[in-house]
Amino acid sequence: MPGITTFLPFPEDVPTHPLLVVDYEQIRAGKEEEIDTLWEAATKLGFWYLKNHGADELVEDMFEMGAETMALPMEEKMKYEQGDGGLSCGYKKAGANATDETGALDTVEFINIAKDDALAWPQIAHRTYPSTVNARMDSTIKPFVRKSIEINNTLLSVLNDRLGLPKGALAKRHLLEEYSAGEARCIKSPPMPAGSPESKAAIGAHTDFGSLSFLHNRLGGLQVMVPGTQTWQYVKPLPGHAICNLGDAMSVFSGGILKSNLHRVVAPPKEQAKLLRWSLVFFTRPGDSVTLRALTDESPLIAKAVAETPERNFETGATAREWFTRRCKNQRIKNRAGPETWRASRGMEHKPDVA
Ligand SMILES: O=C(O)CCC(=O)C(=O)O
Ligand SMILES: [Fe+2]
Repeated sequence: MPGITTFLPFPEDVPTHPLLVVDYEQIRAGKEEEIDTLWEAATKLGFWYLKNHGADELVEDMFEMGAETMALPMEEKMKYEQGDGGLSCGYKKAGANATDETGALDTVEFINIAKDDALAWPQIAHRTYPSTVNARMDSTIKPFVRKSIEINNTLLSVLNDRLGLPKGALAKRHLLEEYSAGEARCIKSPPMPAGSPESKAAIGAHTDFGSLSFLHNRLGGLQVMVPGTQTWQYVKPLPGHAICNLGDAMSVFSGGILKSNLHRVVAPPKEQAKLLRWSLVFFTRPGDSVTLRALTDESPLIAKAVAETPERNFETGATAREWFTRRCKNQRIKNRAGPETWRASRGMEHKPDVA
């Protein structure tokens, strides 16, 4: 498949931000040392590589589904556009979102498939999808969604225990049966035109809106803002390694102990910028009715963290669905009134207004 099989290695002379490597098999086996590594990654950067996750074949199938979908005529894709009301499932055309306060446009198109639609198939939970998605619901999407949920839930349950939460405290906020904004996303980024500034964002700086993201990259382009600085650095894709990152919900639940780090997508470095870039994510997000607040009454560790950072507000007053809808809606360019719309789309970033 063009773009996915075409490959140029990540250039050696471009600086990258190192991520810790977590071995999923070791986590599943309850190895304390591995759990220490996960904890360090989750509390310092909020990003880590995950190896031995066993999802590689499903990921390849999902990339094929994405390519088949993006190859449909634009008119067909637009029948399934996500719209401006704050729903994210469906198709998003390039340029539908702002990437910063000035209203610069994003350059990526993607297809989002709600976990609830994948699991309910052939019933419809939220919406319908293009024929290329329907054709792969049973063979590709459902198995990928199930596997991603299993992996993310395993990681969340380990974090649950390290946070000193009672067993199941995070699990009950991520019930399989409760509708949520959880979704699978396949993203296509066109090559950036020669001469574009290096910092031109394909996807603007953001923190993820939910709990835990399971991301698959082939080319560079993803950058993290190094905590405590205002420097962007590339994350280098490693074969066989997923990239995991925590979202706002986990930062809030944990009273800031866990990090939801700012990241963005720009052109892949050097020669890679000439290639089509594909990426794939599964987003675990809390159940729609879950209130986003620090779980201080369930963990002394979280209570202490909140007491020690009075300048931060972990009482969002929002449910997970409200938080998500606000963020989605205010990044849609059609809803833009001015810089305040961008600001209204912000989450738990360490530098909320960063462009
Ligand atoms: O494409 C990537 O590498 C990252 C995508 C991303 O951050 C997102 O969709 O939230
Ligand atoms: Fe993201």
